[in-house]
Amino acid sequence: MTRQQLVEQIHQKQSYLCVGLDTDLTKIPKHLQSHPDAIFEFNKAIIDATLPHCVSYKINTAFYEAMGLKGWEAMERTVNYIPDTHFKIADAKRGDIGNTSTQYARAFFEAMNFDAVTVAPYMGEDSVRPFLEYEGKWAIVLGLTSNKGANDFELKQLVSDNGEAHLRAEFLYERVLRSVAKWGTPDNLMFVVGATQPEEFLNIRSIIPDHFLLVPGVGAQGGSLKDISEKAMVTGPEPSVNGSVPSGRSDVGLLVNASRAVIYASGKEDFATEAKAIAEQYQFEMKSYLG
Ligand SMILES: O=c1ccn([C@@H]2O[C@H](COP(=O)(O)O)[C@@H](O)[C@H]2O)c(=O)[nH]1
Repeated sequence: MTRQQLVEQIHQKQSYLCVGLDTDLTKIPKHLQSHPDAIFEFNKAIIDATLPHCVSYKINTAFYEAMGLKGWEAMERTVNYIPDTHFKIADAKRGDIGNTSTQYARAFFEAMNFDAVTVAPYMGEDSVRPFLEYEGKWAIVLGLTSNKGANDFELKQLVSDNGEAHLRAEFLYERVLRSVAKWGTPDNLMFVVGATQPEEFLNIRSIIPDHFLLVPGVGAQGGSLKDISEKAMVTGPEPSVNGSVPSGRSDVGLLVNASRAVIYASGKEDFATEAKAIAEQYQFEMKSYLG
């Protein structure tokens, strides 16, 4: 899916919600657990219910890989079930030496029909580049993650490099954003930014004004949809003033993910109806930020 197509979908749906399919057999409703194809049946019901309220689905591959071949099959069936109107993300956090990354890219973009893969940037340019070589496909590189461990490396300050003048020593995550942004374009590269890091949103937008951000961390992790929307939405040609977003059409530049808050909204037979209700609430709030 191209950036233009994604932006169109966001404006059409008045939503930048990404529903996370972190499907865990032990957490799905009891009446489905004994079904021979439980994971796919659950996902199918969630997708059918939430389609009008979101523009994207994120499959965290860990939940499927943990189940072996059966899980891998459920993932493949799920991604094939999601219509092409919706942006399909493999949250796999891959990245390895170049020739290995090439195989990861083939797995998600050729063997399976994902639009994007999350990529860990730690191994550098050759580990990311293979994901950028497909027309209409995206690498979503970890920038500033939502977890506590972001403090261990991402929010550590680097000793200043000669030649690069910054007001203070850069955080490691800032260096990642500045460097990785040069390897691709806002048409094939996004960054993961946790909704739990609100004090960094304005700074992140000043470093990467145009790139889409995939924002996990609302819902179960407590991040604020309002904060990320007001501080990090791409406002198009009009500049934002004091971090507020002018109304009118823009590129938006945000995909906000909620997984557990949506898919486990109810643990009973009404799970799909309840998931729909939560997705609709997010969409309703997003409409207000889109103006
Ligand atoms: O920084 C990150 C990067 C990825 N994730 C993933 O997003 C979802 C969040 O799930 P919730 O249930 O909405 O908390 C999950 O797949 C994580 O692995 C993240 O949370 N933070």
